[in-house]
Amino acid sequence: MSYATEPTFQHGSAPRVGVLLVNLGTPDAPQTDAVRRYLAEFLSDPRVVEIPRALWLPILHGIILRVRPAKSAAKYASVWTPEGSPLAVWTRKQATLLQGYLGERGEQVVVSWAMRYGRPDMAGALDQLKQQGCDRILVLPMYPQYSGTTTASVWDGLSDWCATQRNLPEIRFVKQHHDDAAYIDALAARVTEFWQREGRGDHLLLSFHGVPERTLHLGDPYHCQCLKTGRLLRERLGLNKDQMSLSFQSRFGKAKWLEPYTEATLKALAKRGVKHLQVFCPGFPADCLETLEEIAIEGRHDFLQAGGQRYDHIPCLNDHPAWIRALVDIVQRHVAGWPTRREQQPRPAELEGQRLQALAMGAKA
Ligand SMILES: C=CC1=C(C)c2cc3[nH]c(cc4nc(cc5[nH]c(cc1n2)c(C)c5CCC(=O)O)C(CCC(=O)O)=C4C)c(C)c3C=C
Ligand SMILES: [Fe+2]
Ligand SMILES: [Fe+2]
Repeated sequence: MSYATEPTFQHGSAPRVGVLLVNLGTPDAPQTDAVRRYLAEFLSDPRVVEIPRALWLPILHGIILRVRPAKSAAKYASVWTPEGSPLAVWTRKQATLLQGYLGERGEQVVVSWAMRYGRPDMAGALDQLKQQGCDRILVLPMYPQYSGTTTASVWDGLSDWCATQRNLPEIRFVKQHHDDAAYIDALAARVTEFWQREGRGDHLLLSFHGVPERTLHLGDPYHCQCLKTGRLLRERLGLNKDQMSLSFQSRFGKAKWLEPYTEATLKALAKRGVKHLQVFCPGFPADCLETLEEIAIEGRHDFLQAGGQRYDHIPCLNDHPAWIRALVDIVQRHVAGWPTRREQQPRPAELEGQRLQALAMGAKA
């Protein structure tokens, strides 16, 4: 094992603080080969599919990676933008805005972004932060609700990179922010602004990404955190329990996942007489395949087919100012005590030496 060669140690250089936003990952292009490469990396992660490798890898390579990439590529093609995959476009924009908002608050940090699977990869982004002089790094997974399948995998990516480093930075990691007041405020702002513009539907459905149900019984707090986010948002919007429901989408494989499933819920709501349904995805801070295709396209089809009359997909938080402010709050809380304020920047050692000497001589430094 050899460790990375470090930049020559600079005496007196002011250390900086880096913030790394990490999202799930997305293919480089809406094409079968690119989607196959992405899915191969994603679905080989034992955090994501907890089946013994000897059983799972033949299924993954022999069946799933032969069939799924072409189908998924067609779905990606339906939501792809001129700048790329929506998930990457929004995550990059969030990082740029966060850098700007933090700067306005006098916080001197370097904000970057990466993907757990695919590109830009975590190791490259962490290397770049180090090259920019960051010896303190805050890693912020873009998952408000903690899950072993997602958040813990970001930790694994971080720890893989650490294992290659000689001179480790100081590291902090945001585990979750499902009940953060500013996050709930941002969700409520997104929904109320939508209502002001488009009118209010008969019912609001909150759809979260699902996970296998057994993870709940094995102690994963994800389900409870989704329910808590849902309750806090409902209370913040002043809705009663009959006016809002919560469901889980994107089931993968044959095992039982968290219920109720979104698809079944959409159909049941239409059958129950809901005419105008609005669907919102609080667990996805950025619009992506799962919200723009599965919810906005497939979900609409399912609801209207089952007898519903009007269906709205409320966009995710994306670049909403209240969300970027929430990110600022989360970052400020987690970098507390690190030198991020302009006036707090440690002086280079030589300058500090001269200042102390001048003080000792009775002069004003
Ligand atoms: C919001 C949190 C997410 C959890 C929890 C999660 C768990 C999870 N996902 C899969 C399988 C797939 N997910 C896919 C896409 C996808 N998943 C999330 C987020 C969570 N996943 C996002 C943001 C996206 C969109 C990516 C994009 O490029 O826009 C896909 C790929 C698409 C497809 O082929 O359908 C798969 C597969 C599992 C198995 C899992 C938990 C065990
Ligand atoms: Fe997923
Ligand atoms: Fe999906």
